[in-house]
Amino acid sequence: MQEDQQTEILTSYRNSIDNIDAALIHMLAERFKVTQKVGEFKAKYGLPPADKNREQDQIDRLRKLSERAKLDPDFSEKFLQFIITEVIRHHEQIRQGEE
Ligand SMILES: O=C(O)C(=O)C[C@]1(C(=O)O)C=C[C@@H](O)C=C1
Repeated sequence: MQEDQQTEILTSYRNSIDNIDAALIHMLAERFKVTQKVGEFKAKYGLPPADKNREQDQIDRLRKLSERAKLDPDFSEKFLQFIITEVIRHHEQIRQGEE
């Protein structure tokens, strides 16, 4: 394959990746808007920042979804845990701000 054809194909793949990354960022921003509301709600009513039972349900659900989607369930679990750790940090900050 000619070099300019290779470049064209790689660029088209990268354009798709850029669109997907943009969608991920927008979805994450929306998720954090909702968790901000959850953090304020929990602080207001004295609920603990973390809920391990809820997290386990989320992990179980996403692992099953991942298997069906042919995505590594371990990766999905790590990704979810990464996000939730940040959410809990925000919840704690909100709680401290309200004390
Ligand atoms: O559902 C909640 O209670 C939340 O605070 C949200 C969330 C999440 O980001 O999904 C974060 C922390 C909890 O441990 C569980 C779930």
